[in-house]
Parts: sequence; structure tokens; C-alpha cells
Amino acid sequence: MTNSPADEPYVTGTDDGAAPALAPEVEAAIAQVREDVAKLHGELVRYGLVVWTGGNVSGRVPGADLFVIKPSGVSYGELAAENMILCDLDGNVIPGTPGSERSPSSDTAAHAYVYRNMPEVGGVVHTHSTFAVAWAARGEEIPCVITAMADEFGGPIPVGPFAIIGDDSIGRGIVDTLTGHRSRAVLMQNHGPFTIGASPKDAVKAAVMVEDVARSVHLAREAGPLIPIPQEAIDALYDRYQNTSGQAEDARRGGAADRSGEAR
Ligand SMILES: O=C(CO)[C@@H](O)[C@@H](O)COP(=O)(O)O
Repeated sequence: MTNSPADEPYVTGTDDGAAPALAPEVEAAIAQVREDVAKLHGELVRYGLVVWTGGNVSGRVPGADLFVIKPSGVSYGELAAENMILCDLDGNVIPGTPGSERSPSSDTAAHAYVYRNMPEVGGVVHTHSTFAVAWAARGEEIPCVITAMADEFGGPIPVGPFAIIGDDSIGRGIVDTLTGHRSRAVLMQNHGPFTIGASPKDAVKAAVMVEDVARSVHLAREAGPLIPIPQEAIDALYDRYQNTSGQAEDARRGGAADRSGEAR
């Protein structure tokens, strides 16, 4: 009895550099993630989170040990599904696949480390958004003093260790800081925010919200002392928001939708 395509082990590469043979459902999933990740980079620009090419979005391919990430240093206006880069969970570019002729994002190793060590994560984002970077430059966590933080992050936004780009250091700092933590954002010291999410869109939302709360709390503290929110109120706000805000089909709530609300 021959195995169905779905039973076939994933072929990560071929000797002649041709694209690997993939099950049809994996091919379809890859195509969807390529489209979503390419489109979501426009949200980084729309919300003012990046200058030049100073940020990146990636998305895990459901059902495969693969993820999609942008090419390094390519203007956001040029990004499209077909020039996103398909990688395995070690951060190796899958040869022969669309976009594989270019180098992946500088942060590919960090994204790959998160995907290997946090199986629940479906998307990873990195930006240099101004106010979040300012808190990172001070190595200071953002205290939970506004209900929007309690809702979205369930408490303070933590700081991760100083780590140099280029190996697993940043990824390890992200995972060590966020594992078991409610926050989907970490301020890597002297660098900037990395966010995770149930989907690429959920991770982009966290990137948008971390910059918003970083700005608000910065301005508040400049004007006077901050008023902490009692922990029981933080817990209640977080529980409500995580379980009733948005729609049941949102990825964050365990659903499959995350393409402008479309189920898939
Ligand atoms: O933060 C850094 C470099 O320090 C990078 O994430 C940023 O410049 C974006 O690089 P990529 O264009 O994703 O390679």
C-alpha cells in the first residue's frame, strides 16, 4: 500500500537544487502563508513601526516544519508572495523554491529558534519602533499602568538580554523571556521589540500594540507618577480580553481565521 502524500516525510531539499516534493496540502499552506506574510509587512509601514527595511515578519507553515520570512533589506513596496523566502526550522532556505535566490532576513536565526522552541507560536515580528526601542535602550520593562496593557499583554512588557544578531542568541533571549510569560512582546535590550503570536497577524498586532503602549506610558511618566493597576484587575482584564474580545475564529482565541477575519 503506498502512503498518501500526507504520510510522506517532508522532503527538505534535493541534490540538484530543485524544489522539494511536497504534499498538496503543504503546498497550499505555504502559498497562504507567503501571501499573508508579504501583505502583513505593509501593516508595519501603515502603523509607522519601521523606517527603511528595519523590521520583519515571519509565519509558520501549518502542518510542516517550515516557515516563511521576508528577504533581507528589500523595500516593503517590493515584497510579494513570490519573493518571500521558505525556510526549515533551522533557518535554512529551501532550495529551488520561489525567492530562494535571495538572502533571508538578518533575523532568520532568531525567528527559527522561536519556532523550534515555542510550538504554539505561529508568527514572529521584529521592528525598531521608536518608543519601544527607547524602553529597550534603557533596559527597562514597561510597567502595566494602562488597561490596554492588561488586555493585550496581561502585565508588564519584559526586557530580554542584550544579544548580538547572527546566531541563536536573540532567539534564545526571546524564548527564555517569553516562555511562561503572558506578554507576546519582549524588548531585547539595546535593540528593540520582538513579538510572537498564534498567527503572523496576531504577532503584528502585538507589535502595533507594544509601540502604542510604550508611547502612552512614556508620555504619562514624563508628566507625573504612574499609578499601578492592582494585579487582580490585571488578571480580570486579561481574562476578559483574551477570551471574549474579537471573534471566536480569531487565531488568538484558537480559531483558524486571521486573514482580515476570513476563516481558513
Ligand atoms: O535589527 C536588525 C539589524 O540589527 C534587522 O532586523 C533589521 O535591520 C531588518 O533586517 P532585514 O531586512 O530583515 O534583514
